[in-house]
Amino acid sequence: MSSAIEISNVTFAYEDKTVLENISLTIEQGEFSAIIGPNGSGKSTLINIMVGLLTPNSGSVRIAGHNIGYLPQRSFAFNQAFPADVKEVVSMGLYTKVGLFRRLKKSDWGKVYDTLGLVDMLDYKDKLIGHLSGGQQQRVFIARALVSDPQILFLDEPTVGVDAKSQQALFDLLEKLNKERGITIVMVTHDVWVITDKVNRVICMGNGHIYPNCSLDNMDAHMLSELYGYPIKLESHVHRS
Ligand SMILES: Nc1ncnc2c1ncn2[C@@H]1O[C@H](COP(=O)(O)OP(=O)(O)OP(=O)(O)O)[C@@H](O)[C@H]1O
Repeated sequence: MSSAIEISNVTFAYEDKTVLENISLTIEQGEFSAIIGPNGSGKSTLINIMVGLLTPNSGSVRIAGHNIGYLPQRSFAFNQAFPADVKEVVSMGLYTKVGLFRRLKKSDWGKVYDTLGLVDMLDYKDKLIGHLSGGQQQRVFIARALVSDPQILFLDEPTVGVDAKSQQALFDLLEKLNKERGITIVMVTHDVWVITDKVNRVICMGNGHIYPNCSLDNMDAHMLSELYGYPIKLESHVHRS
């Protein structure tokens, strides 16, 4: 396996507030990893550094492959009256490739429809984006991030505002994209207990540290409480014979 992302000794501060200090992390191609940690621990900051939206104060970031997809946090929290339909929203993911003022070709629309099929939203292609549920909107935004065939997909809290059933379906979709298309996925999430059987790896952030291989099975209530910043009680399963 060769690495998709190599972060070496990265330090980042917002003005005088240091959020990441000397962080190193390697993610292999084909991995599906989840980044977890309490509010304010720097998860979004790290993703923004990985996608190149923020520049570290020191250290280096190397991304293999020239094509990445990014689903920012709360991307569904846009103006619900936004007058675009589903196929137009997905086609926006091609604008960096075709240029903002060029018309999409027939083959580009073919790609838009194929991608909508992949996320199971083709039947909704002519619907206004504001008329869809939170889970359906997230599928459309995932399609927008996927339409340019990225090798790596970054998602920041993709299930916020999505009901439990649709959450599970979204994680199933990501698992399919990872397993069947070989897309490397890096996802920030709070749904710790839902994702453990889906991802190859859990990366924990907290107290200014990064734990690149954080097995939840091995964590006790004390460690989880430290990570989340509030007391966590683990209930043991009662075994009845
Ligand atoms: N633009 C900014 N300017 C100044 N401080 C910021 C800025 N963005 C984030 N911060 C601060 O940096 C720290 C890390 O923020 P970040 O959003 O990366 O954390 P997070 O782990 O993603 O949190 P959450 O789980 O709440 O999304 C927080 O203390 C936050 O207040």
